[in-house]
Amino acid sequence: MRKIVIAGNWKMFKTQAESQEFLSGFLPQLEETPSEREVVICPPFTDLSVLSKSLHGSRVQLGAQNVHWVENGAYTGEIAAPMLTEIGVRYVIIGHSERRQYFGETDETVNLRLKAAQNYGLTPILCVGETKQQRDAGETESLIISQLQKGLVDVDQTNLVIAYEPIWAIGTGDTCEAAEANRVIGLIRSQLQNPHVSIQYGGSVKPNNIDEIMAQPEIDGVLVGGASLEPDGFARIVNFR
Ligand SMILES: O=C(CO)COP(=O)(O)O
Repeated sequence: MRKIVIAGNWKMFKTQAESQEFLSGFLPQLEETPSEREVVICPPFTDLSVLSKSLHGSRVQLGAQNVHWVENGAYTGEIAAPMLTEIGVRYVIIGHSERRQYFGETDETVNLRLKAAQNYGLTPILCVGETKQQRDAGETESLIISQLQKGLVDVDQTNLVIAYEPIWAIGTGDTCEAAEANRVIGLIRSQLQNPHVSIQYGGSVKPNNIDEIMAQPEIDGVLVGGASLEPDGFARIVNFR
């Protein structure tokens, strides 16, 4: 059975006070959400501890936005897996296109981070996706296959979520057509050994397109940026029909 995983990636938004304000609007609206849907919030590191306390006893899981591959050491600005698991973090986004584009993340470091996350019992959300230029050049399939082949070396596919995030659809309002996202996600699935891996779509997911996206047979959830910052909008996404 493939699990439905709806995750909000808050990126570099929300102070602790703002994160608490979000929860007071969001949590009451979760009562309508079918219990089999996994709901995850991935805030900035500074919000994790306070959210961990506020979410105690709720069905919402916590995710981080990055993790380093060693347990501790002289790596200024990085975060280690045991620091995350100690405060109740369960998921971690790895290889987001913003990490790849601005912070030198490569398929090789993605692979190291994936294995480290799994070693500590975290569930990684591996992000893959093509730029507009790569899509226009007909390179979408080969790029994604390459990202998967390099990223997934020796990675356990029984504790893994993948997110297909076409870069041209992130933060642009230019959502990938649902049928096309479904096609690419089918291609991703064909590359995996484990058919039960949940595969999300990400890129301008909004309350007004979530139902169509989640109606696609290959799509098992969404990774939401901007629309996860607003309690009513994210509640509508989580409560898709
Ligand atoms: O990058 C994303 C989620 O990781 C998508 O961001 P938007 O939903 O803002 O397009």
